[in-house]
Amino acid sequence: MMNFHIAVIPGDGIGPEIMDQALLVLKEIGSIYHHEFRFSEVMMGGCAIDKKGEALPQEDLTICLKSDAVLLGAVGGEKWDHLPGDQRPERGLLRLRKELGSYANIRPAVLYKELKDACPLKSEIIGEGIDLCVVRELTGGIYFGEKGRRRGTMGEQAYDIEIYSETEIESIARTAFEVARKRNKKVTSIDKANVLESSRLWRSVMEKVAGEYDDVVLNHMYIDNAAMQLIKNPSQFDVIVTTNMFGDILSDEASMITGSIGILPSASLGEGKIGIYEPIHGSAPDIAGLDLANPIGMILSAAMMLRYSFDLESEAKSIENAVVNILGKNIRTRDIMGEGMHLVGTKEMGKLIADELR
Ligand SMILES: NC(=O)C1=CN([C@@H]2O[C@H](COP(=O)(O)OP(=O)(O)OC[C@H]3O[C@@H](n4cnc5c(N)ncnc54)[C@H](O)[C@@H]3O)[C@@H](O)[C@H]2O)C=CC1
Ligand SMILES: CC(C)CC(=O)C(=O)O
Ligand SMILES: [Mg+2]
Repeated sequence: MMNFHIAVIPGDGIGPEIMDQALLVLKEIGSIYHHEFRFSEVMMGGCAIDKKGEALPQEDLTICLKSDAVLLGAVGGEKWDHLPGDQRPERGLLRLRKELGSYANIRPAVLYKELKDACPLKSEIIGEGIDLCVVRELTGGIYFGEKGRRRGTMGEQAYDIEIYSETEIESIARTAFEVARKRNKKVTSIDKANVLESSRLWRSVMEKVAGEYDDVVLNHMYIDNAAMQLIKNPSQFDVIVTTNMFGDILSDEASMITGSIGILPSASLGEGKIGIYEPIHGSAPDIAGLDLANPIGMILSAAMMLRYSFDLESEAKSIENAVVNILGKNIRTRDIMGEGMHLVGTKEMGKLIADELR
């Protein structure tokens, strides 16, 4: 029997609802495959601010640092939007990523044939289907650069600095090329090198690292064009590698062409073995507590955890198959609902996927 210690961060909004479903699925996997998953609940986000006065209390961070992997719902909400930037729930999340050194955020975006009707693109654009992977730099760039406010001659000024160093770009480039090697061997690096100095460094480092990967093709694209190409011809992409902010934005766009933001998972990996696994969406306050959230992104994130942190490929695959089977049975949450489909809530979707594992 194998034993794994998982730090569980439900967070805010729909976070706890979708996390319950991922835990249900993991418990089922544990019982089928005889693994022991030990869960330690960690407080992070708005709930931690309310209860303990800060977004990521030290004791909670320590649990994550001592775990084998971190499973995360989502944080944030209007209640905490008035707080200064460095005290907001989202700052807890950024700190967690930094402390764990999780610089590579891997966000696969696959349009399942079962969800073709949920994709807003015309079928001639979808073609053979959409299967791409966004590799987003996660612990650098504008989200982590110097920021501040000052008085200027035109009133108050605010600034956020986009800053990347060669070694940071090298690391994310290697991740992208390694991911591409296991896929269709094509990397599109997305930047704004026609304007930004940081992008020009990004581009030149991408070129340099590409020299180590003769079997992978590298091309470059500007972010504005990429946002358009993703809608015009998504199947041209295999692996997209880009900065923290561009990757944040493009992956939400990519999610919609696969049906819904509610179904995309992610893995955030670094040099260490502790990965963070979370859906790409946020805390969705507009639907929190209503049993409307799609738990699939969270459940598939748990599958990625089994694959990347625990080397449990069959177990990961069996979760992914269960999700596809349930979609194949026309079962849908509201975000992916279509004509003739059977509508279920968050809990029912989780339970059906867990039952499907047997
Ligand atoms: N990783 C994290 O913890 C993230 C946190 N946030 C935070 O979440 C809060 C809300 O941000 P938004 O911009 O509204 O983004 P969001 O991703 O939470 O929601 C955007 C839209 O997608 C829908 N949606 C999201 N997840 C869904 C799911 N699983 N099933 C069905 N529909 C879903 C929402 O209902 C909403 O209409 C903010 O406080 C933001 O800072 C945002 C993104 C990531
Ligand atoms: C706090 C944000 C950077 C979270 C987010 O939007 C994301 O990671 O996708
Ligand atoms: Mg985002």
